[in-house]
Amino acid sequence: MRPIIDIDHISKRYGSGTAALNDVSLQIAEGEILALLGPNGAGKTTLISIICGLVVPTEGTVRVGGHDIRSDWRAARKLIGLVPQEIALEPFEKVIDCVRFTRGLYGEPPDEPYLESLLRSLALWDKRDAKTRELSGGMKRRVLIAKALSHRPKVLFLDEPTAGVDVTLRREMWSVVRELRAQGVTIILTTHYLEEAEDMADRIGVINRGALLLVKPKDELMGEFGKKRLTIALDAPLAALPAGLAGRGLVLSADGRELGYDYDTRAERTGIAHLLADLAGHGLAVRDVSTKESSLEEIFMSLVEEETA
Ligand SMILES: Nc1ncnc2c1ncn2[C@@H]1O[C@H](COP(=O)(O)OP(=O)(O)OP(=O)(O)O)[C@@H](O)[C@H]1O
Repeated sequence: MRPIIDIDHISKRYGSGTAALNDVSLQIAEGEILALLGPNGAGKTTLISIICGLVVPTEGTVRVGGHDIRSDWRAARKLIGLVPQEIALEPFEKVIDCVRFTRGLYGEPPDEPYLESLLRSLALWDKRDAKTRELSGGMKRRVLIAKALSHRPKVLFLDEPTAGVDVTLRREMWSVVRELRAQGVTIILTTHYLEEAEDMADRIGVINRGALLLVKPKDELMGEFGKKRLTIALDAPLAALPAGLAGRGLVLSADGRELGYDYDTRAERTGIAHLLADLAGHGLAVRDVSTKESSLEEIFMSLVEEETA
C-alpha cells in the first residue's frame, strides 16, 4: 500500500548553521499511530514542521497522500492537521467560532453538523459558546485538536500533546487519540513520556541529533531490546557468591539477600530451570522469585547512550 507520508532523504540546516536533520527517510502508513521519541533538540519539531510546510528542508522531498509538499502544497496541506506544542488561542473568541474560523482558513465550506460531532467527540459541545480564556488547560488543548481536525484531515500531528498536563488529563487525551485512530486518522506524535509511546503507538521512531536511529513496530522493539530481570530472594544472606556459581551472570545485591539474573526474553532456553537447580545444589534456599521486563524507557536510554558514546 502507498504510504500516506513519504519522507525521502530530508536534511535541514538552519541559517544559524545548526544541522537539525540529517538524511531522514521514513514512510508512514495510513491509519497508524507513530510516536517520535528523542531528547530535547533531537529534531522532532523540525521534522514535523517540514512535513506541515512550515519549515523548508535543505535537501530531500516529502509527499503527503502522493502530493509533493512544495510543488503541490495546497493539496498536501489539506490532508494535514497540526496540534502545536504551545497553546495559542484568541482569549475572547468563542470555542465554536475558533473552530469555524480555522475550517474557513482551509477554504472549506461551512459544515455545522460535522463541527457539532467533532466538538461532541472532544467533550466540548457544552462549552461551544464559552470564551477560550474561560477554559481549563485540558479543554484548551482539546480546542487545539478540534481546530486541527476542523477540515477533516487524514493525518494529525500532535507535538507533545500532553506536556505539562496532569495524569487524568493525559489519559483523557490518550482516549481522544485512540478514538481518532479508530476513525482512520493517521497520527504522528512526539512525546517525552515514554509511557505514552509504550501505551499508544503502533510504531516507534527514535531520533537523536538529527538522525533517525530506528523505526520499528513497538512490539518488535520491546521484544528485540527487551530483557527480563529475574530477582531471586534468598532465605539467608550470602557474604559472597559461591565459587561454583561464578560466570553464570548472577549479581549479588549489596546486602547479600538477592541474586539478579538478566536474560533475553526471546531466547528459547533462558537457563532459569538449570540456574534454580544449581542454586539448590549449592545449598541456597530460595524464598521468592520475581521478574521485571525492561521498559521502553530503559530501551530508549540504552539506544541514545550507545549512540552518544
Ligand atoms: N528556527 C530555528 N533556527 C535555528 N535553529 C533551530 C531553529 N529551530 C530549531 N533549531 C535547532 O535545531 C535543532 C532541533 O530542534 P527541534 O526543535 O527540531 O528539536 P526537538 O526534538 O523538537 O526538541 P524538543 O524536544 O526540545 O522540542 C536544535 O538544535 C534547535 O536548537
